[in-house]
Amino acid sequence: MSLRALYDVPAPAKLNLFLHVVGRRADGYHLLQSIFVLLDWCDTLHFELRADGALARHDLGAVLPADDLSLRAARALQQASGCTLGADISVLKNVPWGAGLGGGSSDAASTLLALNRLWGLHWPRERLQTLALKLGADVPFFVGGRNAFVEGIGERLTPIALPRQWFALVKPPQPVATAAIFASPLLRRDSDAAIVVDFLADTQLMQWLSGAEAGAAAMTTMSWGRNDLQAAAEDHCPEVAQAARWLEARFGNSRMSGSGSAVFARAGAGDQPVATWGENDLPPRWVGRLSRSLDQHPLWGWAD
Ligand SMILES: C[C@@](CO)(OP(=O)(O)O)[C@H](O)COP(=O)(O)OP(=O)(O)OC[C@H]1O[C@@H](n2ccc(N)nc2=O)[C@H](O)[C@@H]1O
Ligand SMILES: Nc1ncnc2c1ncn2[C@@H]1O[C@H](COP(=O)(O)OP(=O)(O)O)[C@@H](O)[C@H]1O
Repeated sequence: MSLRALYDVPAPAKLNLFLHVVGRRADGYHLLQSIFVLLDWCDTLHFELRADGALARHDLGAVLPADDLSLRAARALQQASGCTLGADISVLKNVPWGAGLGGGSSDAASTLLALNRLWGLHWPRERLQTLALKLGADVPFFVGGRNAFVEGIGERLTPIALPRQWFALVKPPQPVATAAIFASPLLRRDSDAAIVVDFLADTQLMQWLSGAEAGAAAMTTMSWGRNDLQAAAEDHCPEVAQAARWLEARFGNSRMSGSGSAVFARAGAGDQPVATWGENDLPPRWVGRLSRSLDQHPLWGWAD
């Protein structure tokens, strides 16, 4: 029996443990090196089959842009596959946007994975990833479904095994537009000045990732690498620096994710985070969350 609907499809957020700008392509896109980690903080999507070929989105909470990334992903897959089926897509948005947490990109990836199944297309993962890159630089990572060392603009993925870890995340109210940060005069674009990682050969990085650098303390420091977009984002949005100071005071470390404005701290690898905050501690309208990393995407296996 063919599928009629898929409910409660998760779209997890990500964060960038570090993000180095290591060069620039001829078309102006910046070449990056980063470690992307999946989080247990997710949007939820529902998909219902439509025989008339139409694609429609329904917002179950926050109102999304009319032509949002889930709808664009659905249209791209429909066109590329020549499929005559359509879908009603409902989105319950939990992950803040303009945050550097990749929520919109993850919605797009989960839409590709869900419609591949609902429409019975059986595209392999690599084919979905090629289409995903046309939707956004972060989308292939979410389709890939594994924590990864990421290069290029987001298309070169080396899966890595990381210990499950806690992260404390705060998102000040002001969103940050990715394009504005990459266009900033404050952005370091000199690849000589950036740290270029020879990923597998860098024992210091491997130790830092595995928490072995200084025993348990390594999980609560941010001693390796940096986010090269952070200075530009702090200039554009002073609340980013305020969020970093807020986390430093509670967790002893902080770093911005992606192009911001969310900032995170490592908060331990045990059953519980090493610290937390009280209900009234967050400044007004800030969103805060203690989140655990995932070993793999909840939809892992859907594209095999
Ligand atoms: C910075 C990162 C790191 O994970 O994430 P976010 O902050 O968005 O989560 C990504 O590289 C963002 O990827 P994504 O959000 O998909 O960006 P896109 O929509 O493809 O690009 C928006 C615009 O940013 C600029 N851009 C983007 C990526 C890149 N490597 N170089 C760029 O110069 C381009 O001007 C592009 O038109
Ligand atoms: N489904 C979606 N969820 C969130 N943002 C979306 C979506 N579709 C389009 N967008 C647009 O994409 C922008 C970036 O969203 P997102 O992928 O969450 O990126 P970031 O990681 O930079 O926060 C948003 O500011 C919003 O205007």
